[in-house]
Amino acid sequence: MKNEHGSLSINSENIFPIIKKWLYSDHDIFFRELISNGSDAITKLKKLELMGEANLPEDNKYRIDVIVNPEEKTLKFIDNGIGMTADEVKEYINQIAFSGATDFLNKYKDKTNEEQIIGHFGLGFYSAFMVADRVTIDTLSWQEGAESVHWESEAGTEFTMEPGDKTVRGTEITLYLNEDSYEFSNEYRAKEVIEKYCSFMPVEIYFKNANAKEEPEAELEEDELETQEAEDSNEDIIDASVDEDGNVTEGAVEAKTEEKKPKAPKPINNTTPLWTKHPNDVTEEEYKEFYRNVFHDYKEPLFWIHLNMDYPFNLKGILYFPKLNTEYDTLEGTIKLYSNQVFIADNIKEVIPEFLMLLKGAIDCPDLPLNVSRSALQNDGFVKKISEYISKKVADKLSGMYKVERENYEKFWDDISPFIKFGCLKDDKFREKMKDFIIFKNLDGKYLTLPEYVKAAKADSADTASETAEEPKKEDNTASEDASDKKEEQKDVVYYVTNEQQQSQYINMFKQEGIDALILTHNIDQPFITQLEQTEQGYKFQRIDADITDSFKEEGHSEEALKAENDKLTELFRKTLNKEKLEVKVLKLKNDKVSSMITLSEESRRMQDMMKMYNMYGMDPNMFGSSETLVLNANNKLVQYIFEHEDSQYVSLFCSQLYDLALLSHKPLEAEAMTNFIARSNEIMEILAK
Ligand SMILES: Nc1ncnc2c1ncn2[C@@H]1O[C@H](COP(=O)(O)OP(=O)(O)OP(=O)(O)O)[C@@H](O)[C@H]1O
Repeated sequence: MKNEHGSLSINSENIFPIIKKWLYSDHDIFFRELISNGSDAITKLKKLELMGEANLPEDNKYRIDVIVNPEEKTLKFIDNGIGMTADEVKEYINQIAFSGATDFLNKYKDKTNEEQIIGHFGLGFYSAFMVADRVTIDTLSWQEGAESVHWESEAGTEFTMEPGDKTVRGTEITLYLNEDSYEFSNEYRAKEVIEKYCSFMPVEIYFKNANAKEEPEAELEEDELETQEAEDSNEDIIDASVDEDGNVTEGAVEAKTEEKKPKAPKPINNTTPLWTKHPNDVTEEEYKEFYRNVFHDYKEPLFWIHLNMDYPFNLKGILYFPKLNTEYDTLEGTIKLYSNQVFIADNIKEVIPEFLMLLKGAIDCPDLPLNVSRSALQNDGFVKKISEYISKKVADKLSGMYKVERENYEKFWDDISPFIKFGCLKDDKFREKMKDFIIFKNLDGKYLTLPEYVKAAKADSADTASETAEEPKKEDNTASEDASDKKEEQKDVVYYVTNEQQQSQYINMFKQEGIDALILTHNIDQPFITQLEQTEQGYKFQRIDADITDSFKEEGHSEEALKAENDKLTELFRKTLNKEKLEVKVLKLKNDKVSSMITLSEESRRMQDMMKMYNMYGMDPNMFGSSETLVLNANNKLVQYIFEHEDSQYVSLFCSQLYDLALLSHKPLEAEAMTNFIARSNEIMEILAK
């Protein structure tokens, strides 16, 4: 070939600022581009070999080598793939690579947000110029009689081509890093980036630091390798030789160095990640090990789903359901997206349904059109299908588990339910599939579906009814008093608890009366039950402190008969507590140990919760409806005492204390109220001590 010099047909003045801006946040992507080019070159040669077109030596082993040279600030990417002839360099590098980049840039010129470009696929070889001032290619095609080519370019605008001196098949790309990018010649930095993008590439990648003290490398045979591994583990024991002070003894170190035999180099990546295997060929331990290695999570996953699909699109992956140890664990997972074992990015929400991001997993989908912008992905029917497929598979796995291994399903429920509920909130199709498999923990710690809960509640109330010869009411709350709202009355009331400690007084009363309630303590439960009420119209959820149901009241109880008490105590409490609008209701409760309680209608409480959630502090919650009611038990001695001794010097103490006690089992006291409550409690004890 003759020497050539030429200009690359791009206007670099326009392109560089744009490209640099885009790639600024992930400059390191050139590693992925150059290594995957090497991997592609090897795949192409493998195909030719399979077709019988290329005859390779028997001991041919495909590999990619990455060599950093921190002293010279260079990086080398060497593959023994298909290589390129001079004509191919002209066509693929001088024309295509660069014109490809120009097209790419033109297409996205107006997009200022780098987030809009997914993975930057399509930049390929050109990305080397993000970090290097000078790039050289030395390549020798696989074809017989091929001549090697040396190509180089300064800053990616002009190139020279001449005959090279490469004698082995493949391509060697050398990057002379620019000052801003010296970090990439650092061994640890380079390894970190390769591990990020290339941990599961299908070709073995060997990494070397050219400046490291030469360790004799020898290709060992398989059986020698085994011996080597056994020796490696012995080495660990030698490593552990320590003196009395806990220091590694020099002798031990020397002995180790002397005994050291040449090590077989090991690839930095795993070429057959678990998702590429058939689920039947993978053991439970392998799934767990993969999880630990990839997600660095010391907690074992609960279970997993292995996705394996060839038609109508190619998709493989493993989704793990992580264990949530504490309430404070953030519900944030990681779904790593790969294309042909090349890492693209974490959590691409256009491809993976949002609620699945709470899981941890890897998805490999070579068919994804990744070289388009994110907004285009969002509207891509194909991408939507992928997303639907994944979500369907997850629902199938969960419903299958409910049907076949309900015990396990219940065991995992506390961990998986936030995820499932989030899925129901976000994805209608998922909700449709899962709605019959949602379970709830009740006051006895048993798990029930809503129909199971309602059935049991009806059976209980029928029992009580036959005992007391009274008709069971469908809904014994204030809403049922509103005759106009017949529809509401038809609904099955589902009682629930949001805080077992705080609401323990109510829980005890419920238990005494044999009424069940569901435990819904997670943040997601409120929006979830709101959705349930809308989609499954037969239910009405009511927190157990929303009202005093008739079951708690004394038989033959009449509110009218307590009018005098009601009027007097209302006035007294309003005055003492300085709360003019306080609602007071005097009732005769069966349990005379209960003195006071707070009830707040379900609607008002939900409104208050919502205001808190949206930080609407300072607004008056009462503007949306009635406020809380202080319920006083006319059967309680203290309440009776107050009623009968309104002029007692202690009445004010009693009123305030009763009010705070009622409030405490309803919600946390605010700072000032808490301070007063403690001071008052001390005062009461002092009086008692006198
Ligand atoms: N290591 C290599 N060995 C052989 N050919 C190569 C090598 N690197 C690049 N090429 C050739 O140069 C072409 C352009 O490479 P470039 O990385 O710019 O784009 P691409 O790989 O085709 O696309 P993309 O990077 O978007 O997947 C490749 O298609 C390939 O033909």
